[in-house]
Amino acid sequence: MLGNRFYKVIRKNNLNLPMKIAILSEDASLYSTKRLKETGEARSHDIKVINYLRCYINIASHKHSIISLHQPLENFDAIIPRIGALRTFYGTAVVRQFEMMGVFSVNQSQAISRSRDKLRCLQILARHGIGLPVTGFAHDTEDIDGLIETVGGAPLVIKLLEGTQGIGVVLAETYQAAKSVIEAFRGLNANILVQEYIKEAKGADIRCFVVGDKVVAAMKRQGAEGEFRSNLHRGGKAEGIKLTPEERSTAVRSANAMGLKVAGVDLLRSNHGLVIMEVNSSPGLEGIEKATGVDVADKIIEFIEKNAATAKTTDRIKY
Ligand SMILES: Nc1ncnc2c1ncn2[C@@H]1O[C@H](COP(=O)(O)OP(=O)(O)OP(=O)(O)O)[C@@H](O)[C@H]1O
Ligand SMILES: [Mg+2]
Ligand SMILES: [Mg+2]
Repeated sequence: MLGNRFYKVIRKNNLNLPMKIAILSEDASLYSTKRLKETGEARSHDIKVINYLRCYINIASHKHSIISLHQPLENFDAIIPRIGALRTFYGTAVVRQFEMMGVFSVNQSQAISRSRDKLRCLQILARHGIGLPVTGFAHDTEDIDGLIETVGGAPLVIKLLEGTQGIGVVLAETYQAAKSVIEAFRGLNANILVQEYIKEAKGADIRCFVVGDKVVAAMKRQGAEGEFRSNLHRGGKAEGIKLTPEERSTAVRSANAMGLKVAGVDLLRSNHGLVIMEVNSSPGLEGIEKATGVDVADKIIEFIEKNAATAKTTDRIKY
């Protein structure tokens, strides 16, 4: 068996060699996992689905390893992390361990952690001058009036920082409703975000699927009748959409700012221009492939083929 470093040197000169790729996923039967596996195999790679929650990590200065089902995971060229929203802590530790072993990860562990925290995500995007909805953050403020004022009063959107699939995202139509919801979240000791309501988006948002430096597919998601949240899990419907050049470049810039190579960038068309709502590090493939007909899994495998041998595993973003 060739050592990883030696193998990489050979690969640099011959990018068509089959690779050994691990998909880190809790469930091999998920649509995204299945599609990545079958596409990778169709391109002649050896694809293993590994349940990262079942792995254990051996940390030593000279020989780091990861053990799954009693076997050390060795000689992988690349990993595709598909870390569940509730598994960020352990999932990113496993990704980090692969990085320490010199394995190329489609998304770096630090970038995944960064994107999982909505506050950190919006702070990074703001720092890069990317358009955002006017947003306030709070934990236990006594000054609820001031917080509501910062986003221009009701109607406004209140979000739990750790929410996903639209759960924990509330539209408060009146000042009184906003105040009660903020007080309720405060009582639960939760971190919250208060955001201007982009009414003109009319319950729709746009998901841009970024791979490398390109948007490979984009869809418009429209919320169910009477629902302001467009999430497919909340009954939204999706269709392919043509982006403006500005939307394309902003989606790519947002993924870059987060340090993500594969990302689902969600944007809204507002009266004051386009605004980014969030950047997801394990975007699902089912909705986007079905709505657009684009083979997104193939784009991801192709990205690995082009980058696994030459990429550096060190993450240069320092915050
Ligand atoms: N400020 C806003 N103005 C208008 N609509 C909004 C706003 N914020 C969120 N929405 C709607 O609510 C949906 C859910 O919000 P958001 O994406 O922030 O939540 P989430 O729980 O993180 O979802 P995801 O599963 O995409 O991670 C959005 O897709 C959008 O349609
Ligand atoms: Mg989210
Ligand atoms: Mg979202």
